[in-house]
Amino acid sequence: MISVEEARQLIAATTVDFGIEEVGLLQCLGRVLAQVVLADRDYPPFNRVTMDGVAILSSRFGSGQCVFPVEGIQAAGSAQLTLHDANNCLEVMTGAMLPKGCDAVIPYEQIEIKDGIAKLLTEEVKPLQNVHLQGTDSKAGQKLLSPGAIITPAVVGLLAASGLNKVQVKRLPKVAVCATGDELVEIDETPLPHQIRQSNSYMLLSTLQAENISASRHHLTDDPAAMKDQLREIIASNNVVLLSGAVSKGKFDYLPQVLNGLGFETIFHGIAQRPGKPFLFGKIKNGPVVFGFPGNPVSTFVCYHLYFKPWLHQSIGKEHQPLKAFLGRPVTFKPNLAYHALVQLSYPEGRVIASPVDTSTSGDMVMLAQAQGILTLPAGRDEFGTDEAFELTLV
Ligand SMILES: Nc1nc2c(c(=O)[nH]1)N[C@H]1C(S)=C(S)[C@@H](COP(=O)(O)OP(=O)(O)OC[C@H]3O[C@@H](n4cnc5c(N)ncnc54)[C@H](O)[C@@H]3O)O[C@H]1N2
Ligand code: MOO
Ligand SMILES: [Mg+2]
Repeated sequence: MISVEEARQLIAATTVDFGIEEVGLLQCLGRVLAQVVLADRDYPPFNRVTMDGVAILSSRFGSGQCVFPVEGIQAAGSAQLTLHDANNCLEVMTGAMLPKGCDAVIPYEQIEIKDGIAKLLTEEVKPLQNVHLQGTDSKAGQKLLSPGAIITPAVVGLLAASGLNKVQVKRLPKVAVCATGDELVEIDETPLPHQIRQSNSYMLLSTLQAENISASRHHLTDDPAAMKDQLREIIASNNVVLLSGAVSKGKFDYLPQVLNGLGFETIFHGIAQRPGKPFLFGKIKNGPVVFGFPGNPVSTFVCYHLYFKPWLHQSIGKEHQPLKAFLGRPVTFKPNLAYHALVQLSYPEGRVIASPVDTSTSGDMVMLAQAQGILTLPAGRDEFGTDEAFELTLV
């Protein structure tokens, strides 16, 4: 058995670059940008009025004039008007081009308009007030976004403003999710007393969905020959195989043996941790990376978050932000294993507090559904107090 740290290093050493693909603007949320985005024009592209009101030449106000006949209206979306007489003003709307001949905008709240004449009620008018000057935010040709940027909704907005309806992003792997075991039935079946529904596959498919990956779903039976045939096909058409179950010491835990007959190179089998001790990790020669999660639902879930997710993020260039949290109550854990505690989170006075939820075993799906995070308490200690921060993984 290896330590959590060793497992992480070995997994990080197997990351794969899946290349680049082009997707539609509304398909790119959460993806990693793989291109440079340049400003196709200045931002803002013209001197933009920022308040509804009137535009004047500010020096006129400075020389004592405070009434300005209204020459016309400059609306947003209309071509730029010109103020013909510098003693006059133009009404202007937020988002309009500042008219030629004007350099300041006074909001409606600071004027009175009567019989076509605007009277300024303000003490001061500064040149360029309430004007968002052309090119302030970016000049045409300047870099707006670099490869590696995570596409958030605000980034989608910027891409749209730049006229991009297709975007180059890092390609995601093709993933197969495989449940194993003769006790598993489909979720729309009524299980016999000795059967259970295969919930792990759906848990994995949905957490992959959050990564924009729509994986294929498979059920491998506890028959080594049939399992081998099924896996051969799955291996041939995927970049990653996520398996749950059949990696422990049971008489029907055929997975390691079957994989070995398919060109599997074991990188490790077993981590000094709870849950997830029998985790099997390796790679098919010239084929996919294989994560063999232990079948208990909590083990599958924890190993996905602690090992697969960082591997995926490293492969596609998503930066990992390490988080820490304080225990909500002291924990005693005697085995010499790292303990990944399921926790609920609270934030009193800005402190992140992780309170362990009590699971009966790593088969406890009911409490698993209450978890908001995983707090990793390191191996080599028995007692964990509330005054020390530990590594937190959000789920
Ligand atoms: N003699 C030993 N026995 C066990 C050890 C050990 O070290 N020595 N380790 C235990 C630990 S820890 C775990 S975790 C499990 C892992 O077992 P497997 O990976 O072989 O998984 P299975 O035996 O196939 O199933 C375990 C458990 O999980 C349920 N399961 C499996 N797949 C699904 C699914 N898709 N959806 C819902 N539930 C699933 C399965 O029915 C079993 O109850 O081994 C311990 N034993
Ligand atoms: O680690 Mo097993 O994963 O304890 O149930
Ligand atoms: Mg087993």
